[in-house]
Parts: sequence; structure tokens; C-alpha cells
Amino acid sequence: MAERAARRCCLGWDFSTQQVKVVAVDAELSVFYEDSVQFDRDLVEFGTQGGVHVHKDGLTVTSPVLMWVQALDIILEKMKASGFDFSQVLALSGAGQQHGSVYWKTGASQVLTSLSPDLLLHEQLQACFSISNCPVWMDSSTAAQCRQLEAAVGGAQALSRLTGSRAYERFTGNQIAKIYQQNPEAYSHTERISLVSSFAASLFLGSYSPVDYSDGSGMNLLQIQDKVWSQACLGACAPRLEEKLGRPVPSCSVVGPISSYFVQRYGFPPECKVVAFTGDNPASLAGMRLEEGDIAVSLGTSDTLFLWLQEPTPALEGHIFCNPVDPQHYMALLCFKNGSLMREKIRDESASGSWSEFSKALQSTEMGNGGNLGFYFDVMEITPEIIGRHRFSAENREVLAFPREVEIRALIEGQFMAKKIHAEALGYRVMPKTKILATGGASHNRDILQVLADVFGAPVYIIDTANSACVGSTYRAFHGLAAGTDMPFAEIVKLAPDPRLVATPTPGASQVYEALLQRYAMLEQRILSQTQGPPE
Ligand SMILES: O=C(CO)[C@@H](O)[C@H](O)CF
Repeated sequence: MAERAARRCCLGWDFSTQQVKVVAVDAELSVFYEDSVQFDRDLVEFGTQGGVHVHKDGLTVTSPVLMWVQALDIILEKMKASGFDFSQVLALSGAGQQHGSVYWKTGASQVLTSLSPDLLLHEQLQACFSISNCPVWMDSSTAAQCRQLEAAVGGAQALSRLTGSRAYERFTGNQIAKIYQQNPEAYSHTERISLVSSFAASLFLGSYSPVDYSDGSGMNLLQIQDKVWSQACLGACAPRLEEKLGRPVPSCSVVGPISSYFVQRYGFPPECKVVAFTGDNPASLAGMRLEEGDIAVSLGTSDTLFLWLQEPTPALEGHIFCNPVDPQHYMALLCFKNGSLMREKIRDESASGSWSEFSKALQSTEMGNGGNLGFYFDVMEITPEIIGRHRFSAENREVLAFPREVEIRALIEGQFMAKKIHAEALGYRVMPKTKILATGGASHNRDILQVLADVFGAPVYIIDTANSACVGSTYRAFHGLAAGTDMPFAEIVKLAPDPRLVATPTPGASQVYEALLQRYAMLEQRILSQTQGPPE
């Protein structure tokens, strides 16, 4: 077989909800290797669905930690069998599903530091975890712990100012509190608590990897301004917690050389650097090469906004995390549950199930929709907490129906005005250099993206984000190699493929939407006060 040319590279890992994925990226930032292990398909003995176990209470959701370990074994053995040249790996980093937590049993660190290269990881780590089934981000069983935490620090807004978010059931501090309260023996036999990201990094490091600032911002425990654990939050969750978490580190930190286990078993170079792993969303921000003032809009089942912020304004909606590629800045995440399922429903009802009819309706109606505004939340919306469909005429009078073209434009304009209003509430501002990066299913519809460009008053680009968390992790690994040189992340990734421009704002758009956005915000508050009473 022809000798493979040596190809210096970095590896990027993603320990996500449904799979472990890896990509290899060379010095020209080209992806030349990728593979994945799907938990449900390749590790059927664990019996997961979508990578998780939903418990009988319908609220508790966990994943088996040994399934994650075994998935890594499989993927590494597949790479080895395929002849992947590990000796060319300069550095690696990775991502993990956010908020999940791993509980290392007392004594596990000795096992981690003395792994035998003759055995697989999962054969040696069987007895290293005090909790076998780890809580993950889909869990919503900690409402009581959320209330206790908010009460301990002075309320939801106070907690948001401190940690970047009000208390959320999936956030790690509340999950740790539940384990301490309901399984105190397991908690007492736990010497280290990792996030999924720092757990994965620990496997490569052969010792406990610290939590990084960015993923640590998803715990309701880290003070996002000072980048230290909040003593008030730690104390409210569980005793002796700080010693179990270790000190958090900047996300761009090199946390150490790779463990000798990987050198001896797979042929990694001993000087291969491990760069702190982070959360999947922060890693995706890196993969999309978001820069200050940019906004990424993932138009999927639920719509997710990634924002780059210099000065955050923590609120009762959305999440502020420390920025994964610039330690002085921040990122924000906003989730809108009524995304593509809502667009598909209106397509079926008002465009005979056809996207081309849907697009024609957008083409045949004017910006501003003649003053008609709509709110379309067939499931309880997260941002804000409203349910139902609410339509208003230009005179702000609630009406029961719109003509079908007006309905279609009202849906799309309303979805994007909500995004702009709530992004600005977190401190986001459109800047002259702002780029909107659109991803996800609806980003294939140019007419929908034209409305996005008009509402935000900024150009819209599309970018392939299939492997954004993995690719972002390789970029962060390359950035880690330049540690100490103060080279900015943007400089490291300038060779990466550029996003493609697909829509620019229609002349006059900002005048139309400046007025409409104010009305939208006012009407949103009207609906909220009718359904929830006056805001806090
Ligand atoms: O909970 C989330 C973010 O806050 C999800 O996006 C998880 O990170 C998915 F793994």
C-alpha cells in the first residue's frame, strides 16, 4: 500500500448526547478524517434511546458514563485499524454536551494515572465512578434545588447576574445538589466531579482535567465576571464542593501532555498537547469562527442563537457564558422552542405543505406586513414563556386570523423580531461589521434568510456546521499550540473556509422594523401580563 504522506494535525472530539465523534484537521485547516460511534446503534447493551435513559418519573434523564468510555475505546480502535497515523497529532481538544456531570469515586485518580496500554479504557475504569448513570442536560428533575439556590443568593435575577443564568433544572449545580440530598453516600465517596467536557479531557490527560470557564458557566456555580466559583452557590448546593471541582481554567489552556497510555497503545507523540475541553455550544461558536458583533442563528427544531458579547446584561431569559476563544469577552445562548415545527405547521396550513408556496408568500408581501404582527407558540415557548397564537392588526387589535400570505410573513417576521429583541436584552448590538451566520434546515430557504437580513439590518451568510463542535475543537487545539504567543484565535483560523453571503438588507428595512420591533416588544409584554401577571 502506498505510504501515507505524514500530515501534522490536530484532533477535535465531541462527546455529545447521541454519539462520540472525532475529526482530524491538518495545518491548512482541512478536515481529512472523521468518524463517530453512535451510542444506540454501536453500544446496544446500554439500551439508550437518543443516547439517554428517560426515567419513569419523566423528569430524570441520565446516560451511563461507561458507555461514553467504551465509545472512545471503539473509535480509537477503529482509527488504529484504519491505519490513522497518531504520531502526527500535535494537539487535541474537544467538547461535551453541556451541564452533564461525572462523579469519580475516591481512588479513581490512581487508576487514571496508571492505565495499562494492554487493556481498553473501559476494562480499567469499571470501578472508578460513584454514580454510574450521569445526569445530562435533558434532565428536569431539580426544580426544588433551583428554588433553594435562587433563594440562597437573593433571587433569580441575582443568580443570573452572578453566574450568567437564573437557575435551570439542567444546570450542574442543581444536579449536584440533588445527588447530595438523595444519595449522600455516593456523594461522600466522590473525590472529583467533572463536566462531560472535562471528564473526556481527563481520559486523554490520565489525570483530572479542570473545568474550563466557558462550560463552567453552565453550572449556576461560576462567577462569570471574576471567573471563580461563587462560594454562596457552592455552599447552597453541597458541602466540600470546591475541593471536588478543582480550580476552573481559561478555555484556551493547555492542561497537559497526553497520557502515556495513548502514547504506548496508539502511538501519539509524548509531546501531544491536551487543550481544555469545553461545552458543545462554545465549541460550535469556535467552529463557526464567530467574531465580536456576529450572531449565529441555528434554525432547527428549536431555534438557537449564539451571540458574541463584550459586555453582557444577564437576564431572566437566555444564558451568558464566558467566551471560549477570548477570555475577556462572553457568549450568549438563546433558545426558542417554536422553531421549524412551527414553520412546518404554518407551511402546511397556509402554503399547502409547499416550501415554494411559502417562499412565494414571502415574495408577494411587503416588509412590515402592513403592520400585522403575529406570535406563534404551539408549544410553551422558552423565550419568553408564552403559549398559543396571537395576531394583531396595525391598530394593535387582536384578530383571529390573517390571509394566508400575511400569516406566513407574520410568522417569520415575528420569529426574527423576537430573536433581535431578546438578543438586545442580553446586551447584543448589531455593529457595522456584524455578520449573521445561519445554519440548520431553514437556512436553505433564501426567502426566509432575506427576512432575517431585513429584521436585523445585517448581511446573512450560510456556513456548514455539520461538525462545528468537533472542528471548533481542532481550531482551539491549534490555538493552544500557540499558547503564550498572544496570537488571537481569529489569526489561527484565517485559513478556514469562509461562509457564503446569501442575503443583504433591503433598502429601507431598518426604518420599517425599527417601529415594528417596538410594537412587537410592547405586544409581547401585553400577552405576558395577560397570561402571567406583571413582570418580576
Ligand atoms: O442544554 C444545552 C445548552 O444550554 C444543550 O445545547 C446541550 O449543550 C446539548 F448537548
